[in-house]
Amino acid sequence: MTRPSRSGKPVALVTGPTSGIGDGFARRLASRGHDLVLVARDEDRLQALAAELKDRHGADSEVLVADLATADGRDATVERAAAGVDFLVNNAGFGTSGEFWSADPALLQSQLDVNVTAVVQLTRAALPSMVKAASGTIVNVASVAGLLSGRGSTYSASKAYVVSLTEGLSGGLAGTGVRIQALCPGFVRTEFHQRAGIEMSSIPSFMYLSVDQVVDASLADLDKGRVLSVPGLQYKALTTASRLIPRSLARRSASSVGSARGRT
Ligand SMILES: NC(=O)C1=CN([C@@H]2O[C@H](COP(=O)(O)OP(=O)(O)OC[C@H]3O[C@@H](n4cnc5c(N)ncnc54)[C@H](OP(=O)(O)O)[C@@H]3O)[C@@H](O)[C@H]2O)C=CC1
Ligand SMILES: N[C@@H](C=O)C(=O)O
Repeated sequence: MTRPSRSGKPVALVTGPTSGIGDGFARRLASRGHDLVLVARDEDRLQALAAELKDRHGADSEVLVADLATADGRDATVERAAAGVDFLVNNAGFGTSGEFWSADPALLQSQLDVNVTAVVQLTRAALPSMVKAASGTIVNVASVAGLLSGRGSTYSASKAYVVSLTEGLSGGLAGTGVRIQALCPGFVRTEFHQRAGIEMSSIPSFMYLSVDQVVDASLADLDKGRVLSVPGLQYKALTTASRLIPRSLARRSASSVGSARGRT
């Protein structure tokens, strides 16, 4: 056990629980007996979720209003993670639409700060007490976009960083009792694409995963000791096939499925 909450339950810190995949993780972990540290910008949604988790599961939540694109927001979250958590879900992240060469440089920088810098800093902050306790779990939410080249630019690159960081760290953590996973979903029905302004009408419905499918797969793969979790048979097939064919062909196929234009 690292640092339990006042109730004595294990604590899970989830970034970005106000919608989508993070919301799914927060609910599931509360139902499994965790108290929560909920980190995002939208205080009303954080408070509403905290109240619901208390009502439904008896879980206590610390609400931490923080913008992970800012040094202040990351510092406050790092401080809480360093104080000790049992389960860390680095989930907050976003994509953007448009082309790289016309995108606002400040927006691209904040994407790097949320999708990469926050993940590195929070993982670094949470690990010492986990290693000391010889227990703990970190799920870094990456994406199929981090495994297949050819879909956008900065977003895919940020997720490739998260995959590489996590796979690399898993070697160092072997034998410590700490589990780490790079979770790589394909398209998931959340607020992600609407927030990014990414046009999705050409994507067939069989390519979508639900939040529950993603959370189920992540937790099942953790139990199996899998460092890389790719939810859904369609994405398992896609990512396996992409490793077996020439990289140039994989790049062209990924571009045509995911529309490489119009997203950074
Ligand atoms: N949906 C998809 O198809 C896929 C998504 N992913 C990844 O899954 C993760 C979750 O995305 P998803 O649930 O789909 O998206 P949503 O847009 O539904 O949720 C994003 C969450 O991240 C939080 N967030 C965004 N920016 C910041 C910030 N600057 N500071 C703090 N919190 C922030 C939001 O909270 P708030 O606005 O309150 O701050 C929100 O809770 C992301 O890392 C995404 O890249 C990966 C593969 C596929
Ligand atoms: N699957 C999404 C995010 O990772 C996307 O690229 O549309």
